[in-house]
Amino acid sequence: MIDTLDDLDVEGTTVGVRVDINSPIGDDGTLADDARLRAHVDTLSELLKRGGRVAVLAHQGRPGGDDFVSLESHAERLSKLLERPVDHVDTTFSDAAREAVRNLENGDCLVLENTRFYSEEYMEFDPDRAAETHLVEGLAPALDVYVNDAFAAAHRSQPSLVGFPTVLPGYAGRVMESELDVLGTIEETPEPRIYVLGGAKVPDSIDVAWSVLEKGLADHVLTAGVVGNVFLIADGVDVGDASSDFIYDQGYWDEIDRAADLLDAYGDSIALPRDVAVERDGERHELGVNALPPGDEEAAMDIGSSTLAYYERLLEDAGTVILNGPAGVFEEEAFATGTRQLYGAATDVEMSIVGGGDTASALRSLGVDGFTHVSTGGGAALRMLTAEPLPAVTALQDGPKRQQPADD
Ligand SMILES: Nc1ncnc2c1ncn2[C@@H]1O[C@H](COP(=O)(O)OP(=O)(O)OP(=O)(O)O)[C@@H](O)[C@H]1O
Ligand SMILES: O=C(O)[C@H](O)COP(=O)(O)O
Repeated sequence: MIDTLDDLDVEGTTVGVRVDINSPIGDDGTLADDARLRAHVDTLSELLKRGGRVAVLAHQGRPGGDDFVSLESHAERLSKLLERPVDHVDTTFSDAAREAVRNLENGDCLVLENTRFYSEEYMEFDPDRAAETHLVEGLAPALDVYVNDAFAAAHRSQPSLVGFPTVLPGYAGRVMESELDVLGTIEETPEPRIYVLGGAKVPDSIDVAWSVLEKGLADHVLTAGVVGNVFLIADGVDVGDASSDFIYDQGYWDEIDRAADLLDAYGDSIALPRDVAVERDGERHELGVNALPPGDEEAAMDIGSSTLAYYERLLEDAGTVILNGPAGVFEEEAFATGTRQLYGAATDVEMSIVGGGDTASALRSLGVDGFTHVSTGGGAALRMLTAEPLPAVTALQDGPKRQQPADD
C-alpha cells in the first residue's frame, strides 16, 4: 500500500515534492513546452491550498545535452500556472537551499535547482545507498515529508526518487496515484488484451513484446512503424534499401534476430503489416507486402489500408488495448493516416491505454482523443505495462527504513 495526499496532514508541513518536468528546451535555453508542468498543477495546488510549504525537486535533461539547463524558466512558468509567486533557488542541497526551504511559510512554493547538476543524481543506487548521497543527506533535514509525483521518472533508481522515501515518510502525488491506479492493475484489465507496438524504439518494443507474451498478458501484439518494418524483415520480407538502411543506421540490426526468435516462439499472436505506404512522385503510395521491395529511395513510412482494416478487425474484439509509438511518420500528413486511424479505432475499445509522453503529444497534434488513460511516462509506462515493478514506487511502498539525517 502506498500512502497518498489523502493520508497527509499538510497544514504547516514542509514537503519535498519530486515532479517530472523534464521538458523540451528552446534555442534560448528556456522551457519550450509546459505540458509536463501542467500535469503536476493539481498536486502542487492541492498541497499549497492545504497550507503546505512546498519545495519542488526535479531533473531537466541529461549531462552533456542541450536541454541540460537550469530550472529557472520552469519556476517562472509554474508561478503563472499556480497563480502565485514561485522562487527559483540556484542550488539543491547547500546551506542556502536548506535556508530557503526553512524560510517557506504555509502556502509558499519554491523550485530547487536541477537535481542532475550533481553527478550522483545521474547514477542508479539501491535505496539505502541513495539515502547516503549528498543530495538526500543535505536536503532531508529541512523537509518533514516527501511526495513523489514523478511517475515518468519512476523507473530510475536515482537518489531524489528512492533516497528520500528511505529516510522520510513518503506519499504518492495525484499524478503518481492515477498512473498507478490504471497501469498497476494491467493484469486485471478486460481481455482479450492487445498491445500495439509502433514507433522507432525497437529494442524497447521487442522487450515489451517478449515480456507480455511470455507472461500471458497479451493475446495479440500488433506491430507498426519501424517496429513493424523490423518484424517484416525478420519474417523474410524485403522492405527495401531505404528502410533497411534506416534500421541499420539506428544500430538495430540485431533486433531482427530477436524479432525472428519472437516470431518462432509466439508467431500466432503477433500481427505484421500486410501493406505499407511509401512516397512516390511526391504522394502516398501503398504497396502490399507481396509487391515489395519498393524503389531504392522509397522507405516504408506508414502502414497501409489493408493493415489498418486487419488491425481494426482485431481491435473490435479487444477488451483492452495498450498502445505505444506511432504507426508511421505522423509528422508528415501523408503518413499520419495509420497513426490517426489506428489510435482512433483504439478509442472504441472498452479500455484504451496510451503509454509514452511523446506518443501522447503526437495524438494531441493529430486531434485524436478519448482514451481511457494517457500516461505521462514513456519508459516508466512501458515498464509497468509489462507488470514490472518501478524502483521509485517500491521505495514508496517500503516506507522509511532509516532515521532522517540530522543537521550537521
Ligand atoms: N515507418 C517509419 N519509418 C521511420 N520513422 C518512423 C516510422 N514510423 C514511425 N516513425 C517515427 O518514430 C518516431 C517516434 O517513435 P518513438 O518510439 O520515439 O515513439 P514515442 O511516441 O516518442 O515514444 P515515447 O513516448 O515512449 O518516447 C516518430 O518520430 C516517427 O516519425
Ligand atoms: O523524460 C523522461 O522519460 C523522464 O523524465 C526520464 O528521463 P531520463 O530518461 O533522462 O531518465
